Amino acid sequence: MPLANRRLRTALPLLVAVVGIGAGWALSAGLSGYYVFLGISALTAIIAVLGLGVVTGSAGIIALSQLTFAAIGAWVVAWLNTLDAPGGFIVWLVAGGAAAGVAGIIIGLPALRLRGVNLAVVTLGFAAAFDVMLVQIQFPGAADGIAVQRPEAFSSDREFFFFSAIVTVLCALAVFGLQRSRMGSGWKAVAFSERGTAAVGQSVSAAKLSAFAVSAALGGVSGGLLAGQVQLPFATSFSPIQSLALYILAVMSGAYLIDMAIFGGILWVVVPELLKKWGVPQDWGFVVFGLLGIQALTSGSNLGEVVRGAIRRRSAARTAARTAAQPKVGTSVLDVFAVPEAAEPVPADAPPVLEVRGLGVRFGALAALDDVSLAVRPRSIMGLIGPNGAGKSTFVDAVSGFLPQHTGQTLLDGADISALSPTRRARRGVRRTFQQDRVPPQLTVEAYVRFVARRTINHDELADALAFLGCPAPETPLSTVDVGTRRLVEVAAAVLSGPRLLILDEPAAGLSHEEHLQFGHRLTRIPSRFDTAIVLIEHDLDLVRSVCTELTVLDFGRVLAQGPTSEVLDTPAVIAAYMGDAEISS
Ligand SMILES: Nc1ncnc2c1ncn2[C@@H]1O[C@H](COP(=O)(O)OP(=O)(O)OP(=O)(O)O)[C@@H](O)[C@H]1O
Repeated sequence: MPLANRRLRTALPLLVAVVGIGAGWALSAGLSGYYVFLGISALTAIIAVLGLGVVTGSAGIIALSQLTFAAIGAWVVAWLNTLDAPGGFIVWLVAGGAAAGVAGIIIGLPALRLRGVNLAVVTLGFAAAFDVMLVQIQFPGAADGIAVQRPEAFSSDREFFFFSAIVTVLCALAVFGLQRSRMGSGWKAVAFSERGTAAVGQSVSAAKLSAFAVSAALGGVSGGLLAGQVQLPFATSFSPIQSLALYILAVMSGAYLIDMAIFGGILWVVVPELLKKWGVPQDWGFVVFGLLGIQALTSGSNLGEVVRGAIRRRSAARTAARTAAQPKVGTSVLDVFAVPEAAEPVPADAPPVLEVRGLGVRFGALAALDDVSLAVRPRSIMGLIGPNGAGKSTFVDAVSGFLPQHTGQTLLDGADISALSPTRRARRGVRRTFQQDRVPPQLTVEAYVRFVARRTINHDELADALAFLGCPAPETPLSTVDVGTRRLVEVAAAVLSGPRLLILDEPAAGLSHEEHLQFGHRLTRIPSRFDTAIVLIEHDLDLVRSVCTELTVLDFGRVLAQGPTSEVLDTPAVIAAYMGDAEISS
């Protein structure tokens, strides 16, 4: 992407924010009194939905207590108001957001162990319990009719609308920035695969708790604003059933997309208003949201994705038509790749990068691995092959830390890493890819690679490495590429993390024959170029023969043969294990 385009992409959110604040000012001056009030309600709803977009939309966690966090924010604002605490409304609002954020972390703790329906029950239970308590204790100052003091410069409804618009824009900017940060990539990664997230060195707990904290803090800010709007907040505004409806609205609209969160917040106000206008009781609004939610949950998509998908398809069709009209240039990326090869050869007596001693894994009575030992030399490619069920994936899981109950030792550069978690091993330089797709489709290629790499990579280095491995351009959304290509991106990202050891579990699965060959050719150049050792699990023996310097063959969890590739592949026992006795006798 040209530099000017990248600058524009950076400046665009700020430009939109300025336009948003301008629109807020214009609406505050132009709307009539009742619509100003509705407008403030919509803005507070937008902030709450933005929060749900983080925890539910991005991190994929069911959280049904958003308005409880709003109630906490409103309670803190009302309480500080009764104390006439220094700093005034703006400081109280920040305090309300912070208190809700802390509550979010506490409620998020069960999320580290619970998933799905169980977590939904916990969050809904929390909302119900807090609601009962709120009805009992009421908001501070409510009994004495102490109204929440708005900021001096924004005391009228119109001015408070403008203030709310500024707060909403700031919240949206913060969410936009966080979604594109490492933290945001962690949310999306954890939503797609917790194992995949841990394998790239990201703490799953930190990702989940940060999503809860940010979401709840936004809920708190939303509630604090609502306290300023109504000035005498009541428990009925924060009931569990409303939290449930808001959740459904967020899921249905696709609230992790900022524009859809805004749309959702507006809908939250518009639907009941329309029902009122048509003489239908406003509670029917929950039924409308429920039906929209059922539609979204059963289709597995949301409004935002549907609209974006349609736009992407149209633009892809236009690009395809343009490309077809242009003459083809026949240069291979292998010819243009500019990063120099690593120069120094590895001495023959260099200590191994990975040493596995007597590795054993049992699943009940089954010995999936039994006394497996091997050593991988620096900048070498060791193949790990064996028939289905031989124990290859179990080996990868054990070495990368996903099977802590194994026996034996794993040493990386001579240091024992047997007791380390997958996250810690990944940070030490053991990176792996998976047989199953673990690449979160919500990210772009660039965001995924940066998230996995855990280091600063300049744009040219990124683009070069992607081109080298035959990956799509950095700005390509991962949701638009096929599984085979996603595997290549997974490999590229792991390579760019600069690992000491890279374990590739059938990385070429899903590629065409042509791509398979090209991938093998590229793979042979990775160890010296990126100074890494590779363990390759692969069923295609042609690929193994062409890229692996050494080979370990597993059969029924034991090492059947080990040594230089061509020698091992010619061993009768290996041929028997792979192709059956018929092959040997013929
Ligand atoms: N979680 C588990 N619980 C029980 N048995 C398991 C588990 N995971 C693997 N196994 C068993 O352990 C053995 C080794 O499985 P593993 O997946 O490591 O083999 P593999 O060589 O990777 O096979 P494939 O080439 O099909 O991927 C198999 O018999 C498998 O059924």
